[in-house]
Order: sequence, then C-alpha cells, then structure tokens
Amino acid sequence: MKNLRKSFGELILSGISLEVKRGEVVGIVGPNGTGKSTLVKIIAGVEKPDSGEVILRGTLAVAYQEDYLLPWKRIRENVCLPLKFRGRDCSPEELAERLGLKGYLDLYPKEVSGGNRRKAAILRAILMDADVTVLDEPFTGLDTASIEALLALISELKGRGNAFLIVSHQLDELFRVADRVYVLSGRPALVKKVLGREELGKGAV
Ligand SMILES: Nc1ncnc2c1ncn2[C@@H]1O[C@H](COP(=O)(O)OP(=O)(O)OP(=O)(O)O)[C@@H](O)[C@H]1O
Repeated sequence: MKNLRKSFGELILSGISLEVKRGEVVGIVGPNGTGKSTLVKIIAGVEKPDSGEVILRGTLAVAYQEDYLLPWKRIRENVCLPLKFRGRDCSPEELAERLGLKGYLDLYPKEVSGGNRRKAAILRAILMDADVTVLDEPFTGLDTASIEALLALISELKGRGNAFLIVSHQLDELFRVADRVYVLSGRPALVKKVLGREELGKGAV
C-alpha cells in the first residue's frame, strides 16, 4: 500500500504505506473507528481510496469483519462459493475438521452459532489458498481450541509462502503469529509505530 488516503467527508486515513511480503504475517491494530476495516475494504477494491495505490502481486482472499454468508446456502456451499466461481474443486472437510466446523457443513448459517459462522467466513477465505489472505477480526467469538487451530493453520500456510494481513483487537493471539504489527491511531489515522518480532515477543504496546 502506497500513501493511501481516504475520507468520508471527514479525513479517515492519511499517508498509509505498508507492505506484506511472501510468507509474512502482518498485523494491524488500532482503536475503534480508526479506519482498519476501511483499509481492508480498500485492499479488496470494495472502497476506492481518494489517493494512493494498492499493488497486489498474486491472488487475494478477504474475510471481512462481517461474515457475509449467504443465508439460503448451506455452510458447505458458502465456503466453496469463491472456488466454484473460479471453476476450481472444493473439498472443505479437512480444514473444516481442523477448525471444528466439520459437523456443521450441511447446515444453514442461521442454524449454527455466531462463532461457527465466523469460522465459516474465515474458512471460505483460507480455502482460496491465495497469495495474500486478509482477515478482519478472525479471532472474535472463536473458542480457545478454534483459535489454536487457526493460529496453527496460519503458521503452516505462512511456511508455504502464503502471506496474511490480519486486523485484530486480540493482541495476544495476533502477537503470537505476526512478524510485524502496524499500529494505527489518530484522526486521520496514521501508522504510528511498526512493531517487529522482538518487540512483539516482549508484549509491546
Ligand atoms: N461507507 C462509509 N460511509 C461513511 N463513513 C464510513 C463508511 N465506512 C466507514 N466509515 C467511517 O470511517 C471510520 C472508520 O471506520 P472503520 O470501520 O474502518 O474503523 P475500524 O478501525 O475498523 O473500527 P473497529 O475497530 O471498531 O472495527 C468510522 O468513523 C466510520 O464511521
């Protein structure tokens, strides 16, 4: 991201430049309303920045803060939808099992709990096996075992060269998996600090 600027009448984001490289997990933290989800939407192309640019080398998958599951489709069809659109095969069982979601694949979103809907939205993004996966608040509402499973999965995929950009308020979880964390704050929000591996290990912020 190069020098992104975005206003909704009021200036929200200014001069945001950050980079996620192959095989890296990069975190974004910051107070409510700073513009983190707006940044995610700009990366996804859902929102247009006023200026600046997002340069993507490879494929992108995004799990938004809202789950955006289609209520008339079962969890299995929901998580496979992006792959299906691309004409690719989809076998969600193994990853669903790891996330504790396997028993829910044949149910409709309204028939499963909020945490399981969250997991479905994350699984839908991860199944894409994209070069860059953006996860907005992936740990919210997940039980401890599911969080551990998700952290292990992210580390595994990172080892295979996949990159992740993760927005989260759950710093303990984020700091366990991130290589670097950008701290956004202020209005307009600016990158106030970049925390590296060593500082994260010491429980910075
Ligand atoms: N489409 C929109 N129209 C007008 N204002 C918007 C729009 N989208 C976001 N905003 C405003 O931009 C600001 C940043 O919102 P955003 O959701 O990006 O923050 P956030 O950092 O993700 O917050 P949180 O930590 O609460 O999830 C807020 O003041 C919000 O009201």
